[in-house]
Amino acid sequence: MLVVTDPLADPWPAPRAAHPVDAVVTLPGSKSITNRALLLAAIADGPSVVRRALRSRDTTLMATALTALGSHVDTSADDWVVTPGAFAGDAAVDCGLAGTVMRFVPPVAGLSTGAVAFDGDPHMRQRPIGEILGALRTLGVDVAGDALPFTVRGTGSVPGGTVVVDASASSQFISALLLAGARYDRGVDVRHDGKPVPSLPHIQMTVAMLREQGVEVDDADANRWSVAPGPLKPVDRVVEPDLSNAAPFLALAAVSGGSVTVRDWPRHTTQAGDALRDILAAMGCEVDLTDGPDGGLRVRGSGTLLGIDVDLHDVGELTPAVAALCALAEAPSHLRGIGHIRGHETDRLAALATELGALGAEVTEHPDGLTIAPAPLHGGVFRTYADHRMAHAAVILGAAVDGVLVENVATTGKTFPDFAGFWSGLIDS
Ligand SMILES: O=C(O)C1=C[C@@H](OP(=O)(O)O)[C@@H](O)[C@H](O)C1
Ligand SMILES: C=C(OP(=O)(O)O)C(=O)O
Repeated sequence: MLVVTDPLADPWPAPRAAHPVDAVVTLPGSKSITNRALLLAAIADGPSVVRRALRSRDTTLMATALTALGSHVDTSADDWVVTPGAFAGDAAVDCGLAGTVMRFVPPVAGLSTGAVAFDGDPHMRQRPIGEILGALRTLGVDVAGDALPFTVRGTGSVPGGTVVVDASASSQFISALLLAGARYDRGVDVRHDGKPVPSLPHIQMTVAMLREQGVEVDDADANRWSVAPGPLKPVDRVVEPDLSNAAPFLALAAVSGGSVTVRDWPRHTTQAGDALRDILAAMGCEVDLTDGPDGGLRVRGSGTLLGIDVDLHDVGELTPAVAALCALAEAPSHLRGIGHIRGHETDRLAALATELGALGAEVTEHPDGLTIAPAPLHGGVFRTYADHRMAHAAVILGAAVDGVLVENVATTGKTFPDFAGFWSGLIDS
């Protein structure tokens, strides 16, 4: 069946997969890797190149922020070239709804000689940031404000040293301080004190990327990371495909009973999205890493989806897509350990409970998770709350259920250019 959808329509009629989808896809680069690479490039010892950079709202905001600070970032080709420049003069940084911009840029803004004013989208003012601003003060940076909008007034150098933060709300608090640490006079020694830190693979990504640039990082003890002051080699790296953004595409194989391969799936990675392999296998899909020109991660749906009981604390950003699959499963599911995702682009637990529920799903919201039981689903408008991953949940449901309308599907532009066009092309092919 040919499905005609207008990617600019709002609400957008999500295309229904009337037949098993059989496709091999090449996905855009990782947001987390692109924004770390750009940030490191801006404070590196010489010009850098970030190959196959993700071109999306979050990464453009990062490039613009670093340019405002004083770097030169050439984004005209697929490979982005970053030439470090002196961080001097007053600047304004728009964080949009990008956690990586709001958390990673202030610690390097402390190295500027100007006043750097931060603000963002209306919801960004609600997302947690106070711990980082407090930590920066401890490390010797003058910061006005405790949440967006705030201003960092640098003096050209940061003393650095030891700091204790409660990073239970976001792993980005730790990553942010580590990424800048080699440029602080005494480096940085960060200790976490609080409930367990979520999204640990993202901190491992930070540590691995720092080490690749020759930075000395000690992460031998739990809840403690220290970065020595010293040189930072220019970056030259190819950005891996975004494995978290692979979730809706792999889910499409699962819900349509087809086969989807995501090309260039890395054999070794620190990306949280790699956990999709285990999650989809637990839900009854066949999951293989394949070789050859069309090789990658191949997921084949069996026609039925099993319920799961899974702790997503390390990989919270996968929750919306996984929850959508659970709503289509034949037995109840329990998604645990994800209280922190209430501080993501929206309160994702509340948003999922409301929007899945509006389509007929039986969802119970817990302080730190969701229980989703089988129930007949129907069409309707699925609100996205400016959250790209809520839109991913919506299109997964729309592939399996008639009449799902996605409000503001364009919000997917946060991490994926022309997501709706790409998605329809896949289902129509
Ligand atoms: O460092 C990063 O690139 C990210 C860390 C995680 O944040 P939290 O630790 O706030 O969950 C993740 O959810 C986010 O999408 C990206
Ligand atoms: C939590 C997310 O994003 P951010 O980098 O804005 O925190 C996400 O992409 O799921």
